[in-house]
Amino acid sequence: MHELLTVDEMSRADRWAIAQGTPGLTLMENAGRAVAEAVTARFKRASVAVLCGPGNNGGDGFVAARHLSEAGWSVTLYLLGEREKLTGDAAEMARRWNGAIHPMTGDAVRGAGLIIDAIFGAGLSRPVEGVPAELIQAAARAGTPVVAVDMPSGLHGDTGEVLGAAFKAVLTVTFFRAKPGHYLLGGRRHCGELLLRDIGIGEEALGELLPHTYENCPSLWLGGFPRPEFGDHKYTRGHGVVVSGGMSTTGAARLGARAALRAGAGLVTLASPSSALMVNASQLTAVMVRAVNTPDELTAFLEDKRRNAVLIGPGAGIGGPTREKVLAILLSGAAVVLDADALTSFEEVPRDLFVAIEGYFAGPAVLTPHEGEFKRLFKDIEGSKLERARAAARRAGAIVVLKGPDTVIAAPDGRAAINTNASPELATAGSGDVLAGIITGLLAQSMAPFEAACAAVWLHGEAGRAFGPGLIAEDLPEMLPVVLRDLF
Ligand SMILES: NC(=O)C1=CN([C@@H]2O[C@H](COP(=O)(O)OP(=O)(O)OC[C@H]3O[C@@H](n4cnc5c(N)ncnc54)[C@H](O)[C@@H]3O)[C@@H](O)[C@H]2O)[C@@H](O)CC1
Ligand SMILES: Nc1ncnc2c1ncn2[C@@H]1O[C@H](COP(=O)(O)OP(=O)(O)O)[C@@H](O)[C@H]1O
Ligand SMILES: [K+]
Repeated sequence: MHELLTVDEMSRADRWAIAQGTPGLTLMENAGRAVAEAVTARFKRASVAVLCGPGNNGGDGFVAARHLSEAGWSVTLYLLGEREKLTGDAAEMARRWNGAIHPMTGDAVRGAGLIIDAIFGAGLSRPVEGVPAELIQAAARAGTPVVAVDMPSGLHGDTGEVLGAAFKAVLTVTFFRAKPGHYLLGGRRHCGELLLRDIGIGEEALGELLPHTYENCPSLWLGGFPRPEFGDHKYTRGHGVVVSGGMSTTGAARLGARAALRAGAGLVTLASPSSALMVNASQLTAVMVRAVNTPDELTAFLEDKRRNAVLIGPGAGIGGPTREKVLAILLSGAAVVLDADALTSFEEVPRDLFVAIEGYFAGPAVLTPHEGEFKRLFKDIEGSKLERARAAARRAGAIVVLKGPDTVIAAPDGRAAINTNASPELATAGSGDVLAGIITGLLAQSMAPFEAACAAVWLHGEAGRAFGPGLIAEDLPEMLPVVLRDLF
């Protein structure tokens, strides 16, 4: 159930189901009934305003109104536009509604105890204005709970963008599969609880659509998740390397190193400038430290091919030396995670990085920018977060983890996952360093890079949730054992 469908893919799924013999009217009946059932299961009986739009989303509204009315609820139905203009299944569902159809005016929600928003769904095609926009404002002012059919009206299903204005729902009932817009930031803010309901579209539809966007769930990557086996020794579990910054900026690398070890790498070594060796050594136990100063020394250090995954960026410093170290790592053939300063160091010369990755780099690369770092590296890439991460992954020839409350993980082949389990407590200094470390630890164990990045983002989110309030970055690696135990 972790596939996400674009608006276009969803309408193809509808058409596919209809072509396979399930009438559109049945799909609509199932959709509207699912909404009514969700409402009666969750809310105390109240006077409901059902707001119906001119398309099939409105058709679902007519069905929900009928079922609620039959269940004894007091329902008042408002239609945007003229009844005569309704077509197809929506027109038929309007005929099956026995109650009055009121014209939708600005006071349609006054006095309502509950609002069912069936104005626009997948067919939203322009910014919401006029009466629907007034009703969105009125509902917010009055604090009336809103249940959205498929999508809160005003929210774009593909991007999570609010076009004009959008209802803030407490509950959104959507059908067959969720859409990216439900999970990207705007959607998360407007959908409330998201309920997924089967309306009679067969799973085989997915075989026709081949969707490549996912919600980041364990089912996406658990099959490839590394677990130690009888007979393993530390070297078979991989050797992660984390490049440390200078004396005053070593903490970030240590956080990453600790996380890589907790994620299961057999060994982790901090490659530290000599000047910071003492600081690092005095703070580390299971993580090892070696003096590595120049790009050449790093190249020599990585000649030992057991050192198979390298993280650089946290506390690395911005500029030429970091750039050269990145290029040295890429040349070594180890899997590489580029974070923070390693990304910013290429702000003026992003092509140098992409050419190196595309050109001579053989291993997998994962880039973990937050929005600021992303803009520095991919200045001209625009669009929704999903589109931007995808375009960047294609351009860089690397997995891109575009971080935030709605982290998107994208691969050059077009696959992308939206993460949904992160808690706001993760917004704390050093939390990104830990994430980069978890990815490194999984890559060291030879997990495939897209799956490793998805798994790491999910584990990071779970760790944040499991710890809860008061979280600081140091706590995150220490939560991994609990999270992993639950996962297995
Ligand atoms: N067979 C199907 O296609 C099914 C569709 N279903 C429902 O149908 C919905 C999609 O239906 P439609 O494709 O008819 O689209 P919608 O009903 O979401 O909206 C399209 C209508 O709204 C108008 N419109 C769009 N944006 C507007 C704006 N900003 N201001 C004013 N008018 C605007 C369009 O001109 C069009 O008349 C889904 O969200 C779902 O709720 C379900 O009934 C299940 C079956
Ligand atoms: N509001 C939020 N909700 C959930 N996760 C968040 C939020 N803000 C940030 N995060 C996550 O916290 C981490 C912060 O990383 P980053 O910005 O690199 O910080 P730092 O450099 O301090 O480690 C990322 O994984 C990001 O996805
Ligand atoms: K809606």
